[in-house]
Parts: sequence; structure tokens; C-alpha cells
Amino acid sequence: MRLVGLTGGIASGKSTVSSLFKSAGVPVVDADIVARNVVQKGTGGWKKIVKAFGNDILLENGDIDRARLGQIVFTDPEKRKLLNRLLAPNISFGIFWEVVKLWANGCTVIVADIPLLFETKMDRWTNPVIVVWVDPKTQIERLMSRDGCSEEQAQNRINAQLALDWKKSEADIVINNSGSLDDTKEQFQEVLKQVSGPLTWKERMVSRDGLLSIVLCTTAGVLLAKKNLL
Ligand SMILES: CC(C)(COP(=O)(O)OP(=O)(O)OC[C@H]1O[C@@H](n2cnc3c(N)ncnc32)[C@H](O)[C@@H]1O)[C@@H](O)C(=O)NCCC(=O)NCCS
Ligand SMILES: Nc1ncnc2c1ncn2[C@@H]1O[C@H](COP(=O)(O)OP(=O)(O)OP(=O)(O)O)[C@@H](O)[C@H]1O
Repeated sequence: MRLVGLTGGIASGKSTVSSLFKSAGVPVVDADIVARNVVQKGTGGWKKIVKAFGNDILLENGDIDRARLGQIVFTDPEKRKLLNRLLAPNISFGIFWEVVKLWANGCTVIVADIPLLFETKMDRWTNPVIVVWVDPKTQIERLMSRDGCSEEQAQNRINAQLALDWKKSEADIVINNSGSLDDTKEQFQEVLKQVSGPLTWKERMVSRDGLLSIVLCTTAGVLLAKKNLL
């Protein structure tokens, strides 16, 4: 199985590229969705947040007030570290579980869209790593326009992550999303070819069918050896 890492900076275009993967039939695990699910009302993640940040962090219906929590953690690095530390195990396990489900269904190429792939060192699990890059001016403009936030708020969010240029330097594949959507789609076609190329023998071994073959061959080998010995 090939687990492709897809990352970048906030509003650099990860979701845009992951939609292209989905349209091409490649399954995507979305860490932002996992991160939302693990803090649903009553879950372990929700309890940890309420304990650490107090009842003030809740909306009237008991859900986490994401806008409020965002305001806190994107302006206070210590609070952000605390939130990250609390949720990291839940999020990594959630991502792992989504991958296992796809693996069990026989998927051989899976994309993991993880904004904090490098920050959480999850890049160790993925190969290749795709970084969706955008120039700083376009990034801040798109972020402000999508989230309706001020330049200062947008900059705080950008500063909460490792520098996008550094991520670019660590990437196996870079998609430059500073231009038009068509431009990105064109680059994507090349990336898709690379990512869906033939699996290496190691990747074949860890795919579901590869592992099943190993188990079957080993069992057959043991049975044959036993028969010969008797
Ligand atoms: C702070 C929260 C409540 C803000 O919620 P909101 O709905 O406004 O944003 P959303 O979850 O859609 O995230 C938008 C983007 O913000 C960035 N981001 C989110 N959390 C973080 C973080 N802890 N540090 C840096 N950037 C972050 C990512 O690029 C993400 O794609 C929320 O992002 C959260 O709970 N974050 C902690 C969980 C986490 O680490 N998520 C990232 C998954 S790897
Ligand atoms: N090539 C493009 N041209 C114009 N707008 C774009 C392009 N790519 C993305 N956008 C817009 O920029 C915004 C950010 O893109 P997107 O949501 O894909 O980023 P993201 O990296 O997934 O963000 P986040 O880190 O917050 O999850 C969106 O409003 C999207 O529609």
C-alpha cells in the first residue's frame, strides 16, 4: 500500500488538490474532518477540551465553539501547544483508523491530507510527500477572503504553522497553487501519474492482498513441511 502525504500551509490549496484526487478515484483521508469528529459532543476529545479550557468554550447546545477556540489558540502559542498535545493522540489514531478501513477494503493508493504533517512528524508514515505551495501574498489574500478575517488574524494563523517555504524544501513533490485552478489541474495530472505508478515490492507487501498472499504462502509452506516431516 502507498500512503501519500498531502500537506501545505493554511489556505494553500490542500482541499482543492484533495478534491482532484477524489474526482480521480483516489481515496483521501482528511485530517481536518478527523479533528472535527474527535471533538464531537461527549467524546474523549471534547471532555479534554472542556477540562482544559472550561465551559466558556462551549456553545449553548454543548458543541465546542470553534471560532472562540480558534481565536484563543491562534493568538496564544502556549494554549495552542496545549490543544495540540491534548488532541494529537486522538487525531493520529483517527487518521490511522481511517487508513486501516481503506486498506481493509483493498485500496492500494491512499492520500492523507494532513495540514500539520511535518509539525506532528507524521511524514514518517507517508511517501511521497506532496506540498501544495502558494506565494505568501496570494495565501493571505485567499485566507482572508475565504474565512472573512482580518490581515492580522490571517497572519496569526499562518504563523501557527511551520514556514511554507521550509515545507516546500522538504517535499518530494511540489504543486504550485499560486496561479489559476486550471494551472493547478495541469500540474495535478502529472502528479497523479507519479502517485499512481506501479507499487514497489515493499508497498506491495504491505497492501492487503500482498499480506494475504504472504500469510497463505507461509501457511502452505508450514503445512507442506509438516507433511514431509511426518
Ligand atoms: C482551532 C480550531 C478549533 C479552529 O477551528 P476552525 O473550524 O476555525 O478551523 P479548521 O479546523 O477548519 O482548520 C482550518 C485550518 O487551520 C489550520 N490549523 C488547525 N489547527 C491548527 C493548529 N493546532 N495549529 C496550526 N494550524 C492549525 C489547518 O491548516 C487547518 O486546515 C480547530 O482547527 C482545531 O481544533 N484545531 C486543533 C486540531 C488540529 O490540530 N487540527 C489540524 C489537523 S492535523
Ligand atoms: N488556484 C486557485 N485559484 C483561486 N482560488 C483558489 C485556488 N486554489 C484554492 N483557492 C481558494 O483558496 C481558498 C483556500 O483553498 P483550500 O480551502 O483548498 O486550502 P486548504 O489548504 O485546504 O486550507 P486549510 O488549511 O484551511 O484547510 C479556498 O477559498 C479556495 O477556493
